[in-house]
Amino acid sequence: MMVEKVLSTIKKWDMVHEGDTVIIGVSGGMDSMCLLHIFDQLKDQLGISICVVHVHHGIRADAGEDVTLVEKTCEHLAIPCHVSYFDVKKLAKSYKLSLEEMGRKIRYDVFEQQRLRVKNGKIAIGHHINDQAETVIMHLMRGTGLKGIGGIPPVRDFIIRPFIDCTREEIEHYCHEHQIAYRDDYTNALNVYTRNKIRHTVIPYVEEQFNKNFVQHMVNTAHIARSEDDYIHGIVLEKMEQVITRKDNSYTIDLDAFNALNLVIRRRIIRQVLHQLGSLKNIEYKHIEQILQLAHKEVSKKIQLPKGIVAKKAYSSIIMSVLGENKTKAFEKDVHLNTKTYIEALDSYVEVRLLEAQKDNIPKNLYTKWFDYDKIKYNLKVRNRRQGDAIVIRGIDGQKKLKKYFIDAKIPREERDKIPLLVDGSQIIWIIGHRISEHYKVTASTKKILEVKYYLEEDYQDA
Ligand SMILES: Nc1ncnc2c1ncn2[C@@H]1O[C@H](COP(=O)(O)OP(=O)(O)OP(=O)(O)O)[C@@H](O)[C@H]1O
Repeated sequence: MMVEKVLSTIKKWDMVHEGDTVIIGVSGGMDSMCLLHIFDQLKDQLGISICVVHVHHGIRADAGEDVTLVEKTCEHLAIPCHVSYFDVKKLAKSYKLSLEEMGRKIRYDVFEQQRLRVKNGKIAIGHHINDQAETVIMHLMRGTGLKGIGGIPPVRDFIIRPFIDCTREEIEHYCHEHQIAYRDDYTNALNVYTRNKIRHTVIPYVEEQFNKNFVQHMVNTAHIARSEDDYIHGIVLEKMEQVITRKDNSYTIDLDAFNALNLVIRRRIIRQVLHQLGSLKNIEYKHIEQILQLAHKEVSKKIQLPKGIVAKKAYSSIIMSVLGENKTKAFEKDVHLNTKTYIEALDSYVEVRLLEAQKDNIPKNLYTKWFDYDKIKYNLKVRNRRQGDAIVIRGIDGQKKLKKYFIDAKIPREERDKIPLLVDGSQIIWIIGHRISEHYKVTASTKKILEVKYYLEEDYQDA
């Protein structure tokens, strides 16, 4: 029953294709050990290969036993197993994140790195119906829009959740019936974390007192909310093109066109601009309402928002930008091949891959570029500007001072520290989002291509 159900979820959401490599995130707990066994059952039928990734967070004293169980099981099933070790406590401190957030960020990074190493990689995670309901309730408690009510998506980019239609009881029953060994994470039973309190207190209470189908109702609501959210998001992107002019990091909203839009779309446009200006972290409902109100205020009225974001009323527009007060400190980060690196100073990611040389298809995208790999002599880094930086723009001798480039490109002074530079030693390879160096360009004699992608903070908050 359970295997058929998972197979039907995989088909319904088009989760995998023949020839894919599914990387299964296995913690050693019941859900992911069950997921591993089910994928082992289905792999031939689906024509896929599977491998396992386990992350040791260095938190629980008995975490070594999780590693042993996962490794032993993989050995028995003849499935490749990769274990990574981290000191999450230490990292959480330096990134100023909670242990949970840090652990999640690390896990998804490790999964992603493994995905880049395999052919047609997908990442399978053991979230199920009950996790979905808990996530929706958590979002509701925090105050959320449709996106939060949409909960955990069954598929996001390369991440798949084949148990999203199965309940915890079904998984438990399957494990019992097939004598699947798993580790009980004792922290799951503690009523200290929000999620555990919802699991052990809120849900049973509502089920007993109000509606025994509460969990399923939450899941159905999430499903509807997610599809409506996707639909509205498409409209928002289309309307943004019509009402907004963007110059560097400044967004000018034309009020005549903007005010003619429905309030739902206006609110969403503001949210999207805030997202693009930095991050939605610390942005609350009241901030969005204040910006909407600004449309009716006198010229020059300003609103100061978190992260140095400023919204200002002009004659027939609202200008949203990030002001100089929010100065970006000097940052520098090593970038490694086939890895996605998080640049905390900019809440963004740089992903670097090595490709075989191709003559065509050079990407025409501001944030994805190709370079001649053999021209790179030192360690790749991403950093912001330093005094004396220069870039080769025209011909091999045509060095241009970065400062001069910024002036010519009319990039405001306060924006300059926020522009990431990809460098090879002291040489600039790419002013990200702007020019690339002539010296590193792909040519007819290029043998290996370095593909570099840059993107803004991703939403790791699914679950
Ligand atoms: N340490 C880890 N290493 C690898 N994958 C993990 C790890 N922790 C969680 N995952 C993956 O993320 C999914 C969700 O994690 P979460 O922390 O919500 O669940 P969990 O209670 O640890 O689940 P499980 O019962 O599978 O252990 C897991 O089902 C698993 O696929």
